[in-house]
Amino acid sequence: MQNIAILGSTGSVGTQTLEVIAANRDRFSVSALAAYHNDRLLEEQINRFQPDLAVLVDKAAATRLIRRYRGATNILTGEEGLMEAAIVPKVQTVVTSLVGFAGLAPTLGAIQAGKNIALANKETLVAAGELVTAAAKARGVKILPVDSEHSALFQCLQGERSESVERLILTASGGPFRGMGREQLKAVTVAECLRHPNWSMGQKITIDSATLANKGLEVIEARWLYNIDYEHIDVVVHPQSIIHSMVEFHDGAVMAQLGLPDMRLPIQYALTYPERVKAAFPKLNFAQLAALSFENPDMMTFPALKYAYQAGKNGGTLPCVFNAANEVAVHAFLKGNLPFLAISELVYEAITKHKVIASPTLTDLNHADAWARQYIGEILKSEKIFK
Ligand SMILES: NC(=O)C1=CN([C@@H]2O[C@H](COP(=O)(O)OP(=O)(O)OC[C@H]3O[C@@H](n4cnc5c(N)ncnc54)[C@H](OP(=O)(O)O)[C@@H]3O)[C@@H](O)[C@H]2O)C=CC1
Ligand SMILES: CC(=O)[C@@H](O)[C@H](O)COP(=O)(O)O
Ligand SMILES: [Mn+2]
Repeated sequence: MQNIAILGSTGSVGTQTLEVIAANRDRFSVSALAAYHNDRLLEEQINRFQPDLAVLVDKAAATRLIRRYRGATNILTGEEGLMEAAIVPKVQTVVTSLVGFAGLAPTLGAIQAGKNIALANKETLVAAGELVTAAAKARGVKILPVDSEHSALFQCLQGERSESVERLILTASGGPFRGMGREQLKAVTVAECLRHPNWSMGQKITIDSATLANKGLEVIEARWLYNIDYEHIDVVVHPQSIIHSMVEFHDGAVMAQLGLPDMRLPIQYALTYPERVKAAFPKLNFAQLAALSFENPDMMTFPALKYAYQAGKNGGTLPCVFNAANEVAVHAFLKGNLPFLAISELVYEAITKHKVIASPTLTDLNHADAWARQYIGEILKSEKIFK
């Protein structure tokens, strides 16, 4: 029996992880669940999966739950509570399905406590890839990719030598605004942005898909997961999201992983690896596929991808700043306080103003994250152009 902790259990990846667990009760047991403030859904999950520990980071939400709840699960709150959920002694695998830089501290805590990580929270590797992969190596734990592209790459790389790899090819859907020009993008709404063509996901990643920042974050995530330089990581737009990514080898062979756009497959593979377990979810039917098409990403119209390469290649604290500025800008856009195109402009502003620290410590990264949040926060307060 594999004991699992899920950080971010009430979100899109978190709830699908619980679906996979529910379909494989003979293999998995849930020991800890953590979320931010959704006390009603967390309570349902506690009643269904009976974890030893449940956490709501938000104190008011935790108080509401503690007042109602009469069962045996221990309920904690705050970031200390989140850290407790990351290090429960009997847990072997921690699923990091919370969103944003908030995932870094508990992921590092889990690694230091010897847990394998099923990593959905890409922001952790973007902000602190060098530190996190080094910590995992030193502690002898695995970082298993949940992100669909990285799971695809992982599957294509099984049994292959890293020296044989020519390049990684990440596929991108192109998002809801693929093919549009900057003039059209000036007036797009939050609702339009949240209509991803293929995937149903949380709000932050859905906006990132629309700006192509998601693909930029994924390029940096791939650099750390597969220890490969940026010159050998490409992006191709594939609007159907059936090929989840590809690996080209020196001899010209290209391996691809295909499947429906359904996160339950990569989640399940991360939890059962190296075994493959029968799917309790729909499978690909080739007869129903009209066509698979490909095009280059439009980095003039969607420059966030270009900025991510720039941040990644410069390295040090810069990817962390890219991520933090993007998080703040996406939050402002979702609140209706920023036009769509300004998200990438603010990211550019932050990465060009930041004074990079090479080989950063955790303290350096926390400072860089805080600097970018404050810097972009000040711009958002002061510049009428963004209101
Ligand atoms: N959705 C997807 O298909 C994919 C997602 N990912 C990545 O997975 C991560 C999660 O994405 P997704 O599931 O879409 O996000 P959601 O917004 O749907 O869910 C986020 C989850 O994290 C919790 N949470 C948010 N902030 C905090 C915090 N500070 N501390 C603790 N818990 C917190 C939320 O709790 P509450 O509900 O209480 O607010 C919720 O459970 C992201 O990094 C994303 O990029 C990667 C590939 C695919
Ligand atoms: C499901 C998943 O892994 C997402 O990251 C998804 O790939 C987003 O799609 P695009 O960023 O390609 O639009
Ligand atoms: Mn992805």
